[in-house]
Amino acid sequence: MSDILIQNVCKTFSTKEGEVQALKNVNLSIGSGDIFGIIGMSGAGKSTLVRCMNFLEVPSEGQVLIDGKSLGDFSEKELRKEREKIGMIFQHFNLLMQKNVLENVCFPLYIQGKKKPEARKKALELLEIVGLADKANAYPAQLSGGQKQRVAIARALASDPQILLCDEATSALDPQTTSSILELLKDINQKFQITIVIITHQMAVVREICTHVAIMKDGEVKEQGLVAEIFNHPKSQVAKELISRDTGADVEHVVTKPEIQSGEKIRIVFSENSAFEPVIANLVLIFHEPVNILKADTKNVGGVAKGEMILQFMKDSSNVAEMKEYLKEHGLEIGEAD
Ligand SMILES: Nc1ncnc2c1ncn2[C@@H]1O[C@H](COP(=O)(O)OP(=O)(O)OP(=O)(O)O)[C@@H](O)[C@H]1O
Repeated sequence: MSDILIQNVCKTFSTKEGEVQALKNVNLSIGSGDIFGIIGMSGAGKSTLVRCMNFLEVPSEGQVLIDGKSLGDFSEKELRKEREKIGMIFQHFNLLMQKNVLENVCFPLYIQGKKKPEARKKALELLEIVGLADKANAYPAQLSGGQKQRVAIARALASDPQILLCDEATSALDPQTTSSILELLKDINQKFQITIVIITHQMAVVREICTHVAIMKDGEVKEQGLVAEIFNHPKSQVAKELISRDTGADVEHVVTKPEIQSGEKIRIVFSENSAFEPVIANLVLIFHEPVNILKADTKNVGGVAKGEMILQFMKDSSNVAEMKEYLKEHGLEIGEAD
């Protein structure tokens, strides 16, 4: 397990058109064993920040500390050694297309000086973990996107990393495959106690898997904290925007109890202050629990919701009080339904 501390990190690129300030005084604290999401729109500085975490990009100012040691103090040789502790996976997998799956996973082990039999044994164990032992002799071109990412994950695990950096690792995948890769990352986090940093532009990914999140815009961290806290009480405009765009379509969520047996019914009234955001959809996404809409009579009047709805919660739900609270916090009046 390792922790990462980003202190006052700035990164400026010089281009023909002038200077680009990709990171502006970024401060982050990523705890050991966290699954930490970094989210923002294109150009927010996410990739630059994650590349600073293993010094593939050297910050123009500030420090990156892994387990309290500043990467800036390391020699090139020490840095190479330190990087073995930090695995990385990418959106487009970056596999060696001329090598089969087994050899792709063996590659970092050969670089470490492992002999072929030892490397192959370990690579096969890793392929077992990612559920691809039967594809050891296949070539990347013969695999689906999800399978390619599993190979990339096995390869990243080959050097027994303590940190795994994932740069848009599910952006090229469909919702169902995204969900299975996120499950695998969660398992890996728990099984190997690896700290995972996930760069994404999809709030659904953060919601599904991350414990903590930092929200970036224009090279700055606008908001950071516990995922549940930010989903329930977003403060920055960018957090509110990202949450309201989260329709749940990016990740297939498997609801364990799809059938709603009749539980408590409530009437909710969209009052003057209710913004017409998908409050009910977000409620279901956040609490991972279906609700029945028994009656809906609402209209969008210039961005303000008007009307009422009758909702029914699941029988024996333990979340009813919190769900009602969530609805009230979003400007809805709650009453009893007949
Ligand atoms: N090597 C570079 N040279 C010049 N400018 C760069 C370089 N790398 C990144 N930038 C600029 O820095 C800013 C942040 O880029 P970065 O790739 O970190 O953002 P991002 O949030 O990861 O975006 P995306 O989701 O599109 O990958 C952008 O304006 C980008 O053009």
